[in-house]
Amino acid sequence: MFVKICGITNEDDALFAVAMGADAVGFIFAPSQRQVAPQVVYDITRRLPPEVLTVGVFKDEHPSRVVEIANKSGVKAVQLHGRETIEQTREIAHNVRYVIKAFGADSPHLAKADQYGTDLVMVDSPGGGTGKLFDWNVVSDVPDSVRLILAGGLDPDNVASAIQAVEPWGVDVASGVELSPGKKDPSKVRRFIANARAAAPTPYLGPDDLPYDWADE
Ligand SMILES: O=C(O)c1ccccc1N[C@@H]1O[C@H](COP(=O)(O)O)[C@@H](O)[C@H]1O
Repeated sequence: MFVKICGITNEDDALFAVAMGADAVGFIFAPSQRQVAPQVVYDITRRLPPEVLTVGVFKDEHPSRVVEIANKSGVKAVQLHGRETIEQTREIAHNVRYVIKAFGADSPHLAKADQYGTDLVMVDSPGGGTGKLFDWNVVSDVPDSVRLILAGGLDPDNVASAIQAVEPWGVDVASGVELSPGKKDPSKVRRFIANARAAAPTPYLGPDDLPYDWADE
């Protein structure tokens, strides 16, 4: 099970999540209560171990700007959380090592999520970062061939049942492990990661579990 802790705004929270075993940490560049500046993210990403996947989250940003901010902040992956088209997503994927295409649970495009040319696909509640659950049955529309990350209203108490019900490749959380928007609750972060790992039918193998080994770079 791949576990991403998202909405990180400060170094202490990033280092704690990684120490607790997070495989990825996410930084919100889209308009949000958790929005963080590229320079702040750069100062955090350069202190993290190479095996941690660092992810910048964007929403309907121009492709050239996504690439520019990804380079400036030092993130290894971008997460496209808006209505990016297949063409825009593919353009970004040509210029950034890893791309996660996120879809709202109400998206009419779930069944063609495999056509965006991305390494990973996320299904979240509409909007992103809302802390709201959605009907997990819609995930069955997503082609089986993609690596699926489940998000949307997950927390330490429901992540195990979510994993058992959906059997995703990974899980992602922002508000469910917070004290307040942008500030993580260490106890919730620790419990979320532990509960996700305990529930996982298959282990996440680390960077080898992705098409390329980002830790080699
Ligand atoms: O977290 C945000 O503020 C956010 C803003 C804009 C786009 C995406 C955002 N967050 C992503 O949504 C998931 C789920 O959030 P939550 O756990 O329901 O609060 C989060 O992990 C981010 O990937």
